[in-house]
Amino acid sequence: MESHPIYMQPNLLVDYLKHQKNCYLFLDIDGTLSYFTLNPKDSIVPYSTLSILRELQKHGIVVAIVTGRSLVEARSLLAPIELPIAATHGLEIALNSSFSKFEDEDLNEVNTLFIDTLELDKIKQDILRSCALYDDFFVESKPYSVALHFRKNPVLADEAYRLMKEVLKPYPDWVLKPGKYVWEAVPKGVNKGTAILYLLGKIMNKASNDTCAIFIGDDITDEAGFRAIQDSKKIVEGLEQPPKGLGIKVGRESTCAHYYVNDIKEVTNLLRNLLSFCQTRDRSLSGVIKVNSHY
Ligand SMILES: O=P(O)(O)OC[C@H]1O[C@H](O[C@H]2O[C@H](CO)[C@@H](O)[C@H](O)[C@H]2O)[C@H](O)[C@@H](O)[C@@H]1O
Repeated sequence: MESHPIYMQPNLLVDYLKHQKNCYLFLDIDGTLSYFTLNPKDSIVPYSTLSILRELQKHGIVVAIVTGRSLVEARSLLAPIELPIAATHGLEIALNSSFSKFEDEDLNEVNTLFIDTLELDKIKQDILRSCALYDDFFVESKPYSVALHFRKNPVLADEAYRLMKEVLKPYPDWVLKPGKYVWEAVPKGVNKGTAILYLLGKIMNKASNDTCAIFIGDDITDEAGFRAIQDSKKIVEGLEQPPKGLGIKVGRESTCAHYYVNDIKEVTNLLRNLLSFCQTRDRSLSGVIKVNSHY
């Protein structure tokens, strides 16, 4: 992992985007858009952040979410705005209606290839049973995965790991994903890198060059996303000029992202700055159109 990413000042991002026609912005939720809480059910994405995302969409920036949250939870955290979402680390994909080619197209996909629901139920039961004596653990049961949280008492990190490893022993098709004060059991083969490339393939305007794809995330699971987006060879096949990809890590932990910002506040600043840039650009463009229409 590279440990010398460059600090992404808001102006740096804007300077960079001045030269790109299309911008695809992929965002993680927890630790990137929303502040951490003890109980995942208490998390919110501030309304001010949602408004910025909505305005960015109006100015032609394609915004998509790539999260470990389930689709249902991600949607409720983002309501009332509708965005394309890769949820449960990419197991659940939902495009919003603006990307549908047909009126009756099913826009939700669950990659059922990866999921054995009987096994998942057993794993959930085993984890609950193993945790019964610990007050400080919190088990988050999701539709296609299960997470063991220890934020309430970080000293339990090793115990949480040991317990989850033990539970997963009889299930070779399941792996443990580390996160911030959490261990999560997910089906093998699911990661945010694959999810981003899949979403990009669906939502990208392939007829256009000068495209930039950005992914902002804070956690270990986001590293696969940074690797995918920064590897222009992997990114969407069949294009003359592959899009340029920027990975932006939130926080100072070791990362393979080429850029970083310090915290969630700086993510919001980055987004706000990007919006001001789009507003100024579109105002000056509409001025040019008005002037031209006089002739
Ligand atoms: O990919 P993300 O959008 O970052 O989601 C990753 C996990 O986020 C949630 O857990 C994290 O946030 C919780 C609420 O603030 C916090 O209590 C926990 O310590 C964090 O790890 C969510 O609960 C998980 O399901 C997601 O996988």
